[in-house]
Amino acid sequence: MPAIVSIRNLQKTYANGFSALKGVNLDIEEGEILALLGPNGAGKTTMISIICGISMPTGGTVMVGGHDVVRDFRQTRKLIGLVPQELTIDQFETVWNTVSFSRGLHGEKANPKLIEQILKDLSLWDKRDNKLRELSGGMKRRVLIAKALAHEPRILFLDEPTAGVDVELRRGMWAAIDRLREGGVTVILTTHYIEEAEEMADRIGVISGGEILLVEEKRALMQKLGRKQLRLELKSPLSVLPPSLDALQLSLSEDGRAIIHEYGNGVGEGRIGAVLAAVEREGLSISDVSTRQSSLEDIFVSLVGDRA
Ligand SMILES: Nc1ncnc2c1ncn2[C@@H]1O[C@H](COP(=O)(O)OP(=O)(O)OP(=O)(O)O)[C@@H](O)[C@H]1O
Repeated sequence: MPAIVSIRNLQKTYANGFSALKGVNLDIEEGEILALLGPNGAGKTTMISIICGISMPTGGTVMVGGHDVVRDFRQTRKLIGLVPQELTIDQFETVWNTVSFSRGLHGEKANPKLIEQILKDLSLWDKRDNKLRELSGGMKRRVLIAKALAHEPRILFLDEPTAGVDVELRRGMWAAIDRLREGGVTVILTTHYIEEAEEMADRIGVISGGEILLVEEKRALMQKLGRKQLRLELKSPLSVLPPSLDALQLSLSEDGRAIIHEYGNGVGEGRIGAVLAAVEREGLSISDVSTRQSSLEDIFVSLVGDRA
């Protein structure tokens, strides 16, 4: 499938000489949800601003729907909806007007049926006649999404869509974003909530220090980098591992109350039976057994941490 957004050797050096993007290459496929993860200052907002034509690159190219974002700004902007991090809305306007005007600003003819559908999808229909200042923070965020969708973009950028939003509402927003994807919209979201990326994204991109460290299918990433851990809780703590267990490359937890077997990624796999047998032979009593798979968070911390 051809990429709907194609980024080549993208660079951004700010006027003060700071290099925020150092040659980014990235293809975003039509219809996918891509989550961009990165620590503060990684360059996520800078990249999105350039794709959306708000900021100029100092090197490289970005093509959106086959058009260059600098040369063909009008065509590319029409294809894009942007939900910014900051709340930039007129507090005294009603929900209905805010969203309808946004469609007009993009030069599209009025379409009340469409606006109705968008407000219903985002659970804002009941609030259509309310002024924005009468809404909660989470509702205002959904108004920003509705605004960004009013001109029927094919690509939606969400910069930290759920920052500061409570857990229940966050789940509601995820459901709304999922419905958009079902409708064929390509979604790119930046987030600090790893759980959000884990829950929603088809692919994950990790960006740090102005560079893309990796872009992978979420499942492949978790399989490739994920490690598993078998933990055997001991009835009586040990101060050191018996030599026979040491030979199996097991480790002892810091408090001496658990024996740990790490496996996965082709290392230490298929040894669980041998581990249990060895523990039995040593006459150690086990009070509990648990397994754990490393999360996206572990993977992210190890990737970004390695660079720090
Ligand atoms: N106008 C500017 N002039 C100089 N440096 C800037 C400017 N805007 C951003 N930067 C710097 O560029 C880097 C990337 O910023 P950016 O806002 O793209 O990061 P981010 O990944 O979106 O971070 P966050 O997660 O905190 O929103 C930061 O070090 C920031 O200080």
